[in-house]
Amino acid sequence: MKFIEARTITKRFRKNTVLQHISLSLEKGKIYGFQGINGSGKTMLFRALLGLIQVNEGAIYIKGERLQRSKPFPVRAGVLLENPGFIKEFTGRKNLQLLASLQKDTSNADITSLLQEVGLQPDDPRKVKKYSLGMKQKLGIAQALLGSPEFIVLDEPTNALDENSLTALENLLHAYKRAGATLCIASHDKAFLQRMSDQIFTIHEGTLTS
Ligand SMILES: Nc1ncnc2c1ncn2[C@@H]1O[C@H](COP(=O)(O)OP(=O)(O)OP(=O)(O)O)[C@@H](O)[C@H]1O
Repeated sequence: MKFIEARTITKRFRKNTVLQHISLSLEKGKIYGFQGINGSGKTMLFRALLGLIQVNEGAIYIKGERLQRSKPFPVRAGVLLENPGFIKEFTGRKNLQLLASLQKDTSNADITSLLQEVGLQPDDPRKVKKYSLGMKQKLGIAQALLGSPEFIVLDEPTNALDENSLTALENLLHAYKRAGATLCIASHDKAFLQRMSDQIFTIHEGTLTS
C-alpha cells in the first residue's frame, strides 16, 4: 500500500487555480524533494497533503484512508512550514516540553537528545526571543521531528543554517528516513535536494512533474 496518494487534486482560490490536477504517490521510508519557483504551489501542496486546506477536486489518501476534515489526521505528522510558532518568552526546551505534553510518549530525555541533534544546547537558558535566525530554524526543525512522526513535512528547512548545521541536518533527516519516516521537503537549494531525495518533483504554476 502507498503511504500517501493524491488523486488529481485541484485547489482554487476564487478564479486562481493554485494546484492543478496533481496526482502523486509516496512510499513509506523515502524522502521526496519538491522544487519550483516562488509561488509555484509547493507550500499549498504540503498544506493539502496535511489536510490543512480542503481541495476543490480530487482526494488524498494516507495509508489507504481518505483524508476528511471531520476525522483526525491518520498518522502522526511533523511539520515545518513558514514562520513556525514559538512562545518567545519561553526557552527552546520549554517550547518543546509544551508540545510534548500533547504527546503521551515523548520524555524529557527525548527532548534533550533532539535539541542536541538539531544543534541547540539543551540547557540554554535564553528565551526564544533572544535566539538568532538559525537557532529559531533549528528549533522549528526540532518541533517538526518531536515524537518521531511517520510523516515529516519541511518547507525550506535549510534557511539560515550554516555549513556544519546543514550537514548535521542531512544526517539527522537520513536517520529519520532509516527509521521508516516518509519525508517531503521543499527547497530552493538544488544540491541539497539532490543529496537528500529519492525522487524530486518540480511544481510549475500548480502543476507537478517528476
Ligand atoms: N491564502 C491564499 N489565498 C489565495 N491564494 C494564495 C493563498 N496562499 C497562497 N496563495 C497563492 O498560491 C500560489 C502558491 O503559493 P505557495 O505558497 O504554495 O508557493 P510556493 O511554491 O511555496 O512559493 P515559495 O517558494 O515562495 O515558498 C501563489 O500564487 C500564492 O499567491
